[in-house]
Amino acid sequence: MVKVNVDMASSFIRAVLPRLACRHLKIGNNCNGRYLYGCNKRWVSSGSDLVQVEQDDSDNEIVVLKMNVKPVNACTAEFNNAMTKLIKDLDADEQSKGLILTSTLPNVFSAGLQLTALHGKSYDEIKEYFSTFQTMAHTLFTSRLATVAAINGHAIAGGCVIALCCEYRVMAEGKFHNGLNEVIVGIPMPAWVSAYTVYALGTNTAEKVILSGKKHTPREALQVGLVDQVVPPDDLIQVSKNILSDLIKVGDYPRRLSKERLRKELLMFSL
Ligand SMILES: CC/C=C\CCC/C=C/C(=O)SCCNC(=O)CCNC(=O)[C@H](O)C(C)(C)COP(=O)(O)OP(=O)(O)OC[C@H]1O[C@@H](n2cnc3c(N)ncnc32)[C@H](O)[C@@H]1OP(=O)(O)O
Repeated sequence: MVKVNVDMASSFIRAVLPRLACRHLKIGNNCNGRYLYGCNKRWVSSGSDLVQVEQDDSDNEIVVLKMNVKPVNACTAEFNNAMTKLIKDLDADEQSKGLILTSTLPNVFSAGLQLTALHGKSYDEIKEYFSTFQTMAHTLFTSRLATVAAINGHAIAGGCVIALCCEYRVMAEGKFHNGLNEVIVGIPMPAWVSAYTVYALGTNTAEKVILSGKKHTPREALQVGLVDQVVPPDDLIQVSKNILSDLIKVGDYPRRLSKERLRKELLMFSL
């Protein structure tokens, strides 16, 4: 593989990227296979390939993040930290306006917490692991960017939470499930997750969804408000892009401040 240092990559991408809409670039060995994309003055990188970054337009306004933790996008600590870093970097990049969150996997958006990370671990280790997930969710929930979850498969427990952190949720039709099954797997629902769910669904429906632990088909998820729209799988990304384009048409500053105010009450549940 050709060796490319970050400066060389920077010049190359700045020169070429505007003509390469909707492609991601994998940089050579000395960048550890990270996905980078240039935003004129800033670099946004997940620091790993657990999240793939695609720039979607020549203005660098829309970014598509693809969760890529095989086989089911279980949220490992490394993944949670990579996502947190990416969203913070995008938040700090004035050119970025919107974010679509989806998965590289054909049938799974995310299976939620990495259950295997909880076995045989000490209290402190589990606490530390949980906090990486909460920080990631909090960073996404409070991001200044407009956010759309393009749910292309199962979204279970923490996977459903990730989607709930976004402003708008589109789900593909299919034999997938979407739900908060924490009570079924034996995890009492944390107050902050309940608060995010109440924010998205309203108190009464949130209570039903959380206490039943039910996994919903896409149509059922639409009925209870876990998703805003259900579309054929082939339309998922384009529909998400159209929604995001509408969301970012609104003046950036009023939108940003209003989102912050709307979600501010929930900040009391932050770390
Ligand atoms: C204070 C607490 C802080 C935060 C809490 C926030 C609340 C969040 C809680 C949680 O997220 S708890 C996690 C609950 N998740 C689940 O119950 C999902 C379980 N998985 C499934 O239902 C299915 O795997 C699926 C996602 C529907 C996909 O089904 P599919 O048939 O495609 O795959 P398969 O089941 O064969 O699994 C493949 C492979 O992946 C392993 N796997 C699945 N889920 C997880 C997981 N969550 N963590 C780790 N590993 C997982 C599964 O065991 C298989 O492994 P194998 O190939 O080695 O057998």
